[in-house]
Amino acid sequence: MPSPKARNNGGRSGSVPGNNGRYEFMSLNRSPPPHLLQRQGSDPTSARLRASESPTRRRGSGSSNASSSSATGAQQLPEEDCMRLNPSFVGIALSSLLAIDLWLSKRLGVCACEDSSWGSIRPLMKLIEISGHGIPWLAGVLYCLYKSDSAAGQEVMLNLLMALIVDLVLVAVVKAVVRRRRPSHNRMDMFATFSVDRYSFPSGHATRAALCARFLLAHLVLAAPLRVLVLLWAALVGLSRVLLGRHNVTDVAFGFGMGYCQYNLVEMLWVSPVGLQLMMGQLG
Ligand SMILES: CC(C)=CCC/C(C)=C/COP(=O)(O)O
Repeated sequence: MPSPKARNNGGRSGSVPGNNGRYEFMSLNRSPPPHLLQRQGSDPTSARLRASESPTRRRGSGSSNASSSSATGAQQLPEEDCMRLNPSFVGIALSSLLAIDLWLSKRLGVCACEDSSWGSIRPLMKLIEISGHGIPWLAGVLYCLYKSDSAAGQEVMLNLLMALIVDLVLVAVVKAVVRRRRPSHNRMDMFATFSVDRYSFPSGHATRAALCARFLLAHLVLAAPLRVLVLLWAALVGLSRVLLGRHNVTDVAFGFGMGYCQYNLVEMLWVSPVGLQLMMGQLG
């Protein structure tokens, strides 16, 4: 018996049961003979035939199919009956990334509860979580703004307050749009959360950590060790989100990127001392 490739002029080949039950070699690029066509069922052969009839292949070989179907009188399966066995490369890549994300996040959720493998460090991670929470930052900035007796200090604190508010609003909008559930292993015992905080993407702590770290490094004169400490704190906040099981790795990664970019927005919307006096005058 000639090899499948020789019989089919180099086209893709496969073996299908003929009407006498014997397997026949045929090209999957041509429409199968009528007795082989059947409605969608569990038969893998018919599924594979439909694979060769996939829309992209049909579009590419439409003329040959049309001529072959008219020649053999074979019925063209309607598109909705064809299984899409050729998802796009991007779809496959995104699905793979999501699977890796969920698997890695599950593996890294080592202190999601007290009896997890690293449950003993959960209190420390909760402390880091609080250090990145919106409420302590808002309260701290308002206190510094109130206690500041220099125009420069007030200018910096007012713009940091505006940055925190912009961050909260943008994160809330993205969370509300994406509505990604938090990891299944998360135990939601975070304090002072609001409606959208039940969603996972992006991590509000990560956006705030990146935004505040960039802001402090740009507007405070800090010695080198303190600058390293600020970066270490931001990294630990992001890491704690995954270790506590609050977020997937992609939630935190995107949060860091979003917070970093949010600082550019704060620089564009920077309130100068003149603008500050005008604002204070209007408030006064
Ligand atoms: C209520 C205020 C002022 C801030 C909410 C802070 C918070 C709970 C954010 C959620 O962070 P993750 O998205 O990282 O869990």
